[in-house]
Amino acid sequence: MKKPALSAWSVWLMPILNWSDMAHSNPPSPKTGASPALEINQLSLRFARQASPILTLPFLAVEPGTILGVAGPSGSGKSSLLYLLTGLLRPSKGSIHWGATDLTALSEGACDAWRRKYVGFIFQDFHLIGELSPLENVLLPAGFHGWHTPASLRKHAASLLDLVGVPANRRSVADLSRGEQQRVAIARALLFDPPILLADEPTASLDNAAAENCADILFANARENNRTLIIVSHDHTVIDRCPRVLQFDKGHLLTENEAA
Ligand SMILES: Nc1ncnc2c1ncn2[C@@H]1O[C@H](COP(=O)(O)OP(=O)(O)OP(=O)(O)O)[C@@H](O)[C@H]1O
Repeated sequence: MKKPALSAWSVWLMPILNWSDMAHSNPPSPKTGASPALEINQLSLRFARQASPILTLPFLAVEPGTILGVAGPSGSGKSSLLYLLTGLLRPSKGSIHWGATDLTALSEGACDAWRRKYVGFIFQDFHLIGELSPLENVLLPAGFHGWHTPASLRKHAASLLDLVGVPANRRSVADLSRGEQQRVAIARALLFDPPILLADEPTASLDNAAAENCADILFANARENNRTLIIVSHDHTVIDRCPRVLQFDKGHLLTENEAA
């Protein structure tokens, strides 16, 4: 596998894809822990030079293994909520507990380590590396060990690409359609079977059939393995399948619906 030069993308991707352990000699182990419960209290996010918070959430409790939909108009704070839940953004006020861990109390390094253990993230903009192949992109969470990944992990990555319907052997993801790129991002988030999977508009670039297939994969993975899935979506075919849905507007929780 060719090794790309460190460039602008790597600075951003390294903490997100958990490359902070790249100095270690062994590949990171699969994220085999149980899904922790989530509890949020008095959460508020306000960016510098803004008069009021862009997101407030007084309280939220989510049991392990929950499939939670997050809906709302553009700009209502959905992506910001996902970033807060992973420690990629720090709140201005409030606490975010995953199990016994208060994410807001962790140092950057401890937060990276926590994320490495628990989280898979499907980004709205995918954050793939254009010059690498689909397989190489799926293997990115293995960090620079990706250049020397065990055959079993490469096989697993190829099977995930097969599951989402993208050929593993295409030369670079830059040559893929947006829908294919989105599916590579989905496969990458599943590589280490994360106890917590956060998905930001995971079907936005997919046609109906591909969207249904990918939603099936995400929902089945959560149900069969008792994984927590928090899924932001404008797609009603996705949101309508979520047993519990938070509806945001202008940074506030407007309604919460739970299937009987
Ligand atoms: N770094 C930032 N600095 C200042 N404002 C920001 C920043 N990031 C997001 N915002 C603002 O916060 C608000 C919520 O943004 P966010 O991306 O969370 O919304 P969203 O509901 O996910 O929108 P979309 O559905 O369009 O993705 C928006 O008004 C956005 O402009």
